[in-house]
Amino acid sequence: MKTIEVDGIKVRIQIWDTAGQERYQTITKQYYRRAQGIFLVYDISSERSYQHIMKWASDVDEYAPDGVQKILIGNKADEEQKRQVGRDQGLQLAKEYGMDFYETSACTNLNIKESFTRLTELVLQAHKKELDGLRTYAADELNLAELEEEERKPDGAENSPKTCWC
Ligand SMILES: Nc1nc2c(ncn2[C@@H]2O[C@H](COP(=O)(O)OP(=O)(O)OP(=O)(O)O)[C@@H](O)[C@H]2O)c(=O)[nH]1
Repeated sequence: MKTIEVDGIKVRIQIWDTAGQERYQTITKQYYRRAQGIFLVYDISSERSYQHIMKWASDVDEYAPDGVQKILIGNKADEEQKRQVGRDQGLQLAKEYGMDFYETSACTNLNIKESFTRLTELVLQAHKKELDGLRTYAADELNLAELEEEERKPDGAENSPKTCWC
């Protein structure tokens, strides 16, 4: 669990780091079902991990809910001397999938906060209609409650602080 602030709103996010190894994939897929946002992560020093993104993406399409938000990440950006995947390749793949793209480093913290904030923003935007609906509903409920309170007060009671309602 982590709390981050997006547009002045404190959002509590639950983060699952799923295992990459093939033998855990049955369990991994179960995490997709309740995900609202997913990072598809490859390692910029491993062409193989980049090639594997297509497999991850098709699993996400198959098992994650419709409307799940996704961001492509090229991690280990601090390992420039070992780079096998160009930044342009990351951008190109992200464009194909219609995703945002960041190169990050868990070692230097490059773009870690930015990518988490962006994914949270995307999830919030995707749920904006529901949130707005809830806000309107809550406001209506509140108005109704206030109205009922007003109706229960005897005439002029609201102007008289000494009046007892019991
Ligand atoms: N240089 C560098 N090393 C990193 C970075 N992120 C992770 N590592 C190292 O990469 C190795 C694997 O990291 P994990 O966090 O276990 O990777 P994972 O993708 O969760 O691995 P799976 O268990 O297969 O899911 C560890 O030795 C980390 O220290 C990074 O940004 N830069």
